[in-house]
Amino acid sequence: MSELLVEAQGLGKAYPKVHRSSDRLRSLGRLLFSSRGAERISVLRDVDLQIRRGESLGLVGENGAGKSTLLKLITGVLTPTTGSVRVRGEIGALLELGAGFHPEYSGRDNVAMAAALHGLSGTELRERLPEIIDFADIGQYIDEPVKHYSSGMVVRLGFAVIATLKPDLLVTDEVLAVGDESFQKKCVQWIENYLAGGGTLILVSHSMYHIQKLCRHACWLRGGEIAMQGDVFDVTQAYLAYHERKSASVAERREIAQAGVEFSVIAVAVNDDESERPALLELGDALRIRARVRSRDGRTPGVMVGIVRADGTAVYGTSTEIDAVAPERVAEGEYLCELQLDGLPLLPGSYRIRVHPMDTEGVRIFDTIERSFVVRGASREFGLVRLAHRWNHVCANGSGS
Ligand SMILES: Nc1ncnc2c1ncn2[C@@H]1O[C@H](COP(=O)(O)OP(=O)(O)OP(=O)(O)O)[C@@H](O)[C@H]1O
Repeated sequence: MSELLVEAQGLGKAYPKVHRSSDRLRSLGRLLFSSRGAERISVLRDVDLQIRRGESLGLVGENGAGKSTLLKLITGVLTPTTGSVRVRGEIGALLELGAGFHPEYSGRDNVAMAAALHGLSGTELRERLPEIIDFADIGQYIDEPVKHYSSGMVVRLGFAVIATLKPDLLVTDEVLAVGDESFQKKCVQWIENYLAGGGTLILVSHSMYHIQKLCRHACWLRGGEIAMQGDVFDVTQAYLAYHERKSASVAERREIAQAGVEFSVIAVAVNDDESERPALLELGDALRIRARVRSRDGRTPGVMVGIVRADGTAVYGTSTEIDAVAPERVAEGEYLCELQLDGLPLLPGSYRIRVHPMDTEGVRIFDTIERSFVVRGASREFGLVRLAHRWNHVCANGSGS
């Protein structure tokens, strides 16, 4: 097994609780005069993490979940309040924008200082400077003070320095989001080569695309704690499914409450599972959505089923009325039907299923039940669905998947 580069155990960080200036005085007072110490707010708790040489870990989580704090503890910018973290090897860190650059000095001087800090000799720097300047690609700004740079330029310079130093461990916090499209591509390509050459990465990003593209493992931080850790697709898809559930519109729930109860959904099963856990499918699997519906006065209900992507894009919808069928009566006032979709062509991602009972005429909707499912897989195709396709007049080039 390869060498352990990062090992965090029971890692935690807490800050004194300070809301207003009066609190600040009170905290100071407590610090000075009380043995209890200041009241603290814990922003990271019980983090156990191991990263081996050659691994790539994506850190995901909502704003304020503690991702940057964890990176700062790993890189030694912050000291832990509890637990410990050990790091072996040279770290290249791109944390806060411009951290480590002196605003009054030119890009060129900053590069020289950064290189010296990382132990590069004057000769090595002279050799690598053209490469760094070329990677940053900021034109004559290289000789301007960094304080005149746009945020994109600062990131370009920071990444260029790191790229040339090729550290054992690369730690980056949302840097890809700052640069423009072509620089993002260049960075992604560089990171891919760096990983292929045995590099180790910790990447914080809100872009699941970048996380899935660059990382094999992921860790989801929620409220300062690890909510899930493991294979990148499992973690990112669970994270997206969590967001879907969170954003299920309040208006929709109100609509359900206000609707009459002539027809209501008793239960929905997705691939025979009635629980609310997201169903896990592989691209091309079958999807079966079974609904049991109660009819107050015994009339036959209709059932509508819709599928939407995590971002709300409609994928497909149909109803018993559209397909000229009716649910089967299974008991007094109880009906059952199942919609089966064979060989689901949806690309990997998170989706929601909406099931609505309707009146027999297919005019009024009475209830809404949501379930989610995740299509897993590492396909690099993009869009919503896999369209049957083939390439003509081509030959294999041996790369890609
Ligand atoms: N110096 C500090 N003093 C007090 N609280 C802090 C301090 N630094 C960070 N925090 C708090 O710690 C929590 C975690 O912040 P952190 O920056 O690690 O989150 P994050 O997951 O990186 O968020 P984002 O996605 O918005 O960058 C937040 O609630 C933040 O307000």
